[in-house]
Amino acid sequence: MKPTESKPGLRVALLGCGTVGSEVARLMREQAADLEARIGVPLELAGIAVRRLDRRREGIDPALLTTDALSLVTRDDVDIVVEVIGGIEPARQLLLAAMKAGKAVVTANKALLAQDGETVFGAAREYGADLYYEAAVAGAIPLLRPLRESLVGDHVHRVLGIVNGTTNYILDQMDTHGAGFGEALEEAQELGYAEADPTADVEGFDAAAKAAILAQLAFHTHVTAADVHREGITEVTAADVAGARARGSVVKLLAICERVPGDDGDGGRGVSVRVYPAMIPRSHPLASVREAYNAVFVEARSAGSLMFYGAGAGGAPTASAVLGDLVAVARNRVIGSRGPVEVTYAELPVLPMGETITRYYIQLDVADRSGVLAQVAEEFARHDVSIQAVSQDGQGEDAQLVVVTHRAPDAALAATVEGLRGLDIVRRVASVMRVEADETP
Ligand SMILES: NC(=O)C1=CN([C@@H]2O[C@H](COP(=O)(O)OP(=O)(O)OC[C@H]3O[C@@H](n4cnc5c(N)ncnc54)[C@H](OP(=O)(O)O)[C@@H]3O)[C@@H](O)[C@H]2O)C=CC1
Ligand SMILES: N[C@@H](CC=O)C(=O)O
Repeated sequence: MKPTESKPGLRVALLGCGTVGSEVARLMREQAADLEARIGVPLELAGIAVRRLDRRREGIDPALLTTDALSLVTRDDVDIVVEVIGGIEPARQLLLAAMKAGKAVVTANKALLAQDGETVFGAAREYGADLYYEAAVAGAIPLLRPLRESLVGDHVHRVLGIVNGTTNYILDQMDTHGAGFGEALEEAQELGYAEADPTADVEGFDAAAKAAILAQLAFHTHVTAADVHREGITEVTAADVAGARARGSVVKLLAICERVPGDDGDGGRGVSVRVYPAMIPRSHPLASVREAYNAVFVEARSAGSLMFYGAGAGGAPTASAVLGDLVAVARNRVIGSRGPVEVTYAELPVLPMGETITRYYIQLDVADRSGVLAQVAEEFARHDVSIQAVSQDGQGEDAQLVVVTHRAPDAALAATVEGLRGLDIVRRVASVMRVEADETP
């Protein structure tokens, strides 16, 4: 009888063993037999790079741990490098060294890809390396592969959605339980949703990085995080949330990537890529995206409107996306092939926020006297902003005016708000919020 031949496996260097990395290691361990069957050869952990060797790590063989990540990624016996450290350095240096040394690479690092994708994607092209990064946007949701592969023959004109789990969790807790911002953020951190520095989440940097990656893939044009107009949720108050509720809306942090058509129709004047909190009607599907879930609409010429929904953050959901990429690069390795290569051939300018067409909800505390409405209306007219609806409420100290505008350039809307602040009949601009996904003319 012939002895059973043991197939040579593929060896994986795992960089980072925190919220995501520890789940990647667990799934590789617990699903080893299934993964082998799907790839055709076994996957084996060659080593795990971490910052602190003395940290307790359940289920991890301490002999695998090292603080010398650079030596690990360039080791001859390593085939695939999975980077879940995060941040710019040393992640960039490690990925570049890995690709140069002929390794295939999987990363969840949106910050790096959005800030310096050109260098990382350039290295993948130069060294012929596989580079997969599904987990970088929207956690478990398969979104980048559809954009990179399934929709690459179509013409995508809009990507709109909720791409940050932490902020969605906070806004949802404020809306449904009247929770305070700080307490909701602490919960999101405990649940493993937040970035190492949660400023990245609450100030919109994380969503902006994801928007840049989405815009680049959708429109095949160069977009970095610095190009994205970004506003976070730290200024969202309980009054904003209540105001939204009163008009049948909810506040969500949205990422919006749009082609802006030029006079020639399709060619495009450029792209608008932006992240900000906005009111959306409760009837809109994005309004029912709760907790740390994410949802993204992709609108394409032939495919129409597609909605992607699922867990947007957390160790296990994100590890699922990483494992999907790991299997893909491993299969490529086995058959000697390679996955898609990023190409940005279109040179569409990223338009300034002031030129973007939006709508505003504005809540004003006003003097309780006649002529107030006329003076406010005049300020809108002065900036050529048309009013869609106005309502007056309260008396005396509680006199309030709520105005919802028609669509207008953001610069004109912002100038109107500044003008309103200068009127002596306006005691306070209590709330200003953009209105999205509400096409009421
Ligand atoms: N958490 C989430 O829900 C999601 C995260 N991501 C992305 O995944 C990546 C990882 O996130 P997450 O797991 O939450 O982060 P964590 O902060 O939980 O884990 C980071 C890991 O990297 C290790 N590390 C940090 N610096 C170094 C270094 N210089 N050398 C070697 N190892 C280092 C840490 O080591 P030690 O354990 O010793 O501290 C830790 O194990 C990030 O890019 C993040 O944006 C993407 C989608 C969702
Ligand atoms: N901090 C991020 C994690 C996933 O990308 C989030 O909250 O969405």
